[in-house]
Amino acid sequence: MTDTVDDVDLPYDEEAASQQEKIEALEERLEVLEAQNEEMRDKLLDANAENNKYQQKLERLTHENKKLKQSPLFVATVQEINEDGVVIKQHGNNQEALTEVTDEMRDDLEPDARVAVNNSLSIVKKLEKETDVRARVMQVEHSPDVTYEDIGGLEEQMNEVRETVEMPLDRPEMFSEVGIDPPSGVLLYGPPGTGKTMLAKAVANQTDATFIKMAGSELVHKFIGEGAKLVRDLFEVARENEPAVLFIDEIDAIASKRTDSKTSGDAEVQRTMMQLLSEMDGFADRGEVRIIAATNRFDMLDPAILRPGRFDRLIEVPKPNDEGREIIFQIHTRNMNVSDDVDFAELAEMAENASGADIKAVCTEAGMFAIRDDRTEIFMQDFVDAWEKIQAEETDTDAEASRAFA
Ligand SMILES: Nc1ncnc2c1ncn2[C@@H]1O[C@H](COP(=O)(O)OP(=O)(O)OP(=O)(O)O)[C@@H](O)[C@H]1O
Repeated sequence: MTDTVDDVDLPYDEEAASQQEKIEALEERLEVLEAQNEEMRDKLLDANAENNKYQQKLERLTHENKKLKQSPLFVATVQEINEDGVVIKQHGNNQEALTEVTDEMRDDLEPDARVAVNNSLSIVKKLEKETDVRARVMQVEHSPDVTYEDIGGLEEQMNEVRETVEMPLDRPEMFSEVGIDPPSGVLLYGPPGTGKTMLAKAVANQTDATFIKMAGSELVHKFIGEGAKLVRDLFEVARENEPAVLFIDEIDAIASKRTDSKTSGDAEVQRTMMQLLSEMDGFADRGEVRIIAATNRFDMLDPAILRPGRFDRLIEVPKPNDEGREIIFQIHTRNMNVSDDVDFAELAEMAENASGADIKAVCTEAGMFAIRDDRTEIFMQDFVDAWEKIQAEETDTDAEASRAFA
């Protein structure tokens, strides 16, 4: 706190000092204070100059940091940390390099750590452990709990999936005796929420196979060199868990039509796709691993993945028709306390254009209406209200999306 004039102790004895002595004492004090003031001003100027220097440095580092983060990064593994720096080995080309790091970064690194490096091979950041990445990208379920009875309105699709995926797993000898190769990959395509994942899970359940799911979008937009390696890992995990159903969701993220641009992001997507194709091609003796892929964007797919021996069984999974919607309503209300006044055929008619996922949401919301009303029985009106609410929410979301793209 700054001293106020009242706090200042006077440099003379108020009672004893003469007027002259008081003036002299005050002049002396003034001189000292002026000298101190001068000194402080110098220090302040120095501090300001120093501050400016730090501000500039901060700006430079922030800029540098931003630049480092923006340019595409490569993945490498730390081999050795020594006095000269850190020896890293790049993924993909296996080239070794010695790179310098800051003291803070050095403390954080250990041999075998995965790091992201920039074009000049400077370490930009330390990455998660490989096992963590695998866990995030791959979902492994040893016994998925979806059965064919849980899927409504996809009779034809179900039969086709069973024939192409289940038969080769259950009765491989049939194919060898007849002398034909079982179909390799199955591609399910159709709008979101129509039961593609469910079909893959149900077939894994039926054949006691491990269900391994990976989303194409998780593989790209990450770090250069990672996508292809993860695809390799994925097939390895599948082989280790035979019999297995390998489900690649959103395959369009790694297998869309080639674009002309040559950005490193595109190159990375290409590399990931090439790895997928080579895994599939080199998988002639696929053993007990079946591959199912899914997409909402069939029109975007690169024809290369549809060639014979790859995803050569194409199964469309459309939105359910009237009858399908009625069955799906019945499936999702199986365990609900539904009143006799609920008319499923009428519900199916009402929910025109709904996907299976929409119907599931309507059933849950109808249950919520009953709970809010302190009831345990769900009436027809609850379903009607739920459908209206969900439609209104969808309209809101659509409006928001179009605003975002406007
Ligand atoms: N045909 C269906 N029968 C019963 N329930 C369904 C059906 N389709 C979707 N559902 C419900 O919607 C949920 C989501 O479906 P699922 O994940 O299989 O859709 P998807 O087609 O794989 O969607 P996405 O393309 O968005 O990945 C399911 O868990 C289920 O509750």
